[in-house]
Amino acid sequence: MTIRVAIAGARGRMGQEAVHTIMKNTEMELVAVLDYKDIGKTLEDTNLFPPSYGAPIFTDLTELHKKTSPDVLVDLTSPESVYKHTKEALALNIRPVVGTTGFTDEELEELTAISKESGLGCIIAPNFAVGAVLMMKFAEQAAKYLPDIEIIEMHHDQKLDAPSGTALKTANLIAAVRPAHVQGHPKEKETFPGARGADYEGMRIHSVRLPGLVAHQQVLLGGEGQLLTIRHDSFNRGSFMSGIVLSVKTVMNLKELVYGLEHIID
Ligand SMILES: NC(=O)C1=CN([C@@H]2O[C@H](COP(=O)(O)OP(=O)(O)OC[C@H]3O[C@@H](n4cnc5c(N)ncnc54)[C@H](OP(=O)(O)O)[C@@H]3O)[C@@H](O)[C@H]2O)C=CC1
Ligand SMILES: O=C(O)C1=N[C@H](C(=O)O)C[C@H](O)C1
Repeated sequence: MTIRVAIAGARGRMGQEAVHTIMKNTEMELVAVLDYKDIGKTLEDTNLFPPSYGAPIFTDLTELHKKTSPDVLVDLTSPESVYKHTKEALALNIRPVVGTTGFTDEELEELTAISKESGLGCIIAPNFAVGAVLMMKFAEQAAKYLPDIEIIEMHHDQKLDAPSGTALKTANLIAAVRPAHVQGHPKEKETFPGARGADYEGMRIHSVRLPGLVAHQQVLLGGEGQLLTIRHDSFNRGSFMSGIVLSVKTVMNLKELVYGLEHIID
């Protein structure tokens, strides 16, 4: 069976790469694109894609669903719109595969409940790159032995959210195995606000934004006389595409929300 895929955010850095990936995949069909502004009737009108890319563009998900009946909605948009898209998709019986970051814990909890109630699969993956998933899992394992941790995430300077979804997911995995505790000197004081980064149960998260970067993270674990550094680099957005393909295929057989690619890779 061919999986009918719609993409939200097709004009973006990730969206464009995802459009090419789905178009090339013989087990999938790109049936529609969701945008929030009028950019033409089909992808071809955007001048971003070859003339053979004829997927129609909609600005309303209900209309998109009525006309093109997608099985899956891949969301690669912005922290501002992703929660609404995901909720609407679930209500329309479309399985969301979400790469967009910036969900609050409450939003994740609500979407988990909706997905479970409706028995409709949903995948929210803060990072689709397999190497990044391994970096997070290795950090989680190491945290049991070296519980003093700082996360440094580094991204291109057009990124809207900080800390990154990957850094938050890493901290979340580590926090499940590491008792919360204050790190550094108990009397430490910031003479410049923000100098010590964000505080996640005592772990510090630092966000670097610079032109030239794509997506990079290192987890520093310090112990007496030693430092373990676990690092991952995405040098291009091709690194995320196999995770998107795997998620689109897997979500078809899920009955609830899965948060993180680590739950679906073998
Ligand atoms: N999970 C993962 O592995 C990865 C996740 N990401 C995440 O994916 C998201 C997108 O990243 P990136 O491609 O770099 O960002 P871009 O800004 O390049 O792309 C986002 C696109 O979505 C469009 N858009 C914004 N709002 C809507 C909406 N309501 N409906 C439809 N389209 C919309 C934007 O249009 P306009 O610019 O006109 O506003 C833009 O074209 C981010 O949250 C990022 O963190 C990124 C890389 C990997
Ligand atoms: O905005 C990005 O580029 C990325 N966003 C995701 C995140 O916030 O972790 C995944 C990856 O780091 C690239």
